[in-house]
Amino acid sequence: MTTGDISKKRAAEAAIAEVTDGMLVGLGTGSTAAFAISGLGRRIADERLTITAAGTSLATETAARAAGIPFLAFDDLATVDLCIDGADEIDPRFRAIKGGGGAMLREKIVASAATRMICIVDASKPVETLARPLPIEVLPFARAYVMGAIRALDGEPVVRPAPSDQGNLLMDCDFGPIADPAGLARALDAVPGLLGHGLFLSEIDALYIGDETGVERRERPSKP
Ligand SMILES: O=C[C@H](O)[C@H](O)[C@H](O)COP(=O)(O)O
Repeated sequence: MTTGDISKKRAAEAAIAEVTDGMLVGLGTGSTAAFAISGLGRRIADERLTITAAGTSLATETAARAAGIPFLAFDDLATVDLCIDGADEIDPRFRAIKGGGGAMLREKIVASAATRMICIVDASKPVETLARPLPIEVLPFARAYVMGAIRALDGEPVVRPAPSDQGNLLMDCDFGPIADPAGLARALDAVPGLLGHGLFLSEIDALYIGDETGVERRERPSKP
């Protein structure tokens, strides 16, 4: 296992300690969330932990079922107790960019439905200013229109070769350092055909950062 994987696993293992009997857990997507899924599967087997889960991607559903986690379709659910998910970047105010794996549309729905959302990352993810290209999901019908809207916002969109789980287009939009994430999110939310983006500005309640030596846990400094 690489140092990065050890750090991700540490964060995930610390986060799943918050999961208790009877909880309905929203499972995130990506390599860090995968450690949470396998850890929860182990707790179900070892401790007879009784939970149910819903997922944020087809890959997560497959992994959860393989880990022996009782799994529900999210479309039948209005809330979940706890969501555990990774991030690509997160700033000191718990504003994050997600969607490196293209799952941010479902991830934001599940995170918004969660009573509590925990973000699990390795030490490479915390940043002072969000700056990596921002993933967006786009209705194929609106491809050229949305690309024009992104350029009008001083972003440069690049279309990914593979579609989202919903069959829509995924694009990574380079805006450089994002000085005003809330303003950018408002502008993106107003573009017809742009179905979702990876700016998570208010969803995350707690952050677990794993590194080579241990795990740091932070609670959200203040609600926006
Ligand atoms: O679409 C994917 C998700 O937003 C992931 O949670 C995010 O990309 C982080 O992934 P990883 O834990 O693999 O770095």
